Amino acid sequence: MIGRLNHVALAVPDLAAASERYRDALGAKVSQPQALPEHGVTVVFVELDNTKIELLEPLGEDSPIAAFLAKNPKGGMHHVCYETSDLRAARDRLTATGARVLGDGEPKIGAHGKPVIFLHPSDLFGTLTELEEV
Ligand SMILES: CC[C@H](C(=O)O)C(=O)SCCNC(=O)CCNC(=O)[C@H](O)C(C)(C)COP(=O)(O)OP(=O)(O)OC[C@H]1O[C@@H](n2cnc3c(N)ncnc32)[C@H](O)[C@@H]1OP(=O)(O)O
Ligand SMILES: [Co+2]
Repeated sequence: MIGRLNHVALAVPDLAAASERYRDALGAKVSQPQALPEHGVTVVFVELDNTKIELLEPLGEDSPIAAFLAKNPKGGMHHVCYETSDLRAARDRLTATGARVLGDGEPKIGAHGKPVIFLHPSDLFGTLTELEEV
């Protein structure tokens, strides 16, 4: 049901500083910042050969990553994102096993212009999990 690892997301307190560190110290290819007000974050993607790192900074007053950063002020690993070919089928299979989809349960359009859902970390071994339809 799940396919490739699409990205690993890191919540960071300062997106410009994190982008600079990945670009200049780690020598990675780093995208321009993309504001996603409907998701309450600004994102930068670090392109790796086999996957991506998504750097996240809070945007707006109700950012879903605000509490996480308050608990982890230096930043930290926030979520993993797996690809799937049929998001609604994956969602239905997961909810049938008791996993909770965050929000209203319906897919939203994510940073890549594709539908995504998030699954509660308590239902997947303490790891917030995003599924993206590809
Ligand atoms: C979609 C655009 C882009 C993309 O890739 O395309 C993105 O990825 S945007 C990413 C930002 N969006 C989201 O994260 C949406 C889903 N997330 C949420 O709805 C919240 O972050 C939520 C509900 C997971 C946590 O919200 P909050 O921290 O405000 O709630 P609680 O403090 O009540 O936390 C409940 C419980 O979960 C633990 N927790 C919270 N965040 C994480 C995390 N990232 N990883 C692991 N565990 C997490 C938190 O510590 C609480 O645990 P407890 O034992 O109950 O204290
Ligand atoms: Co993500």
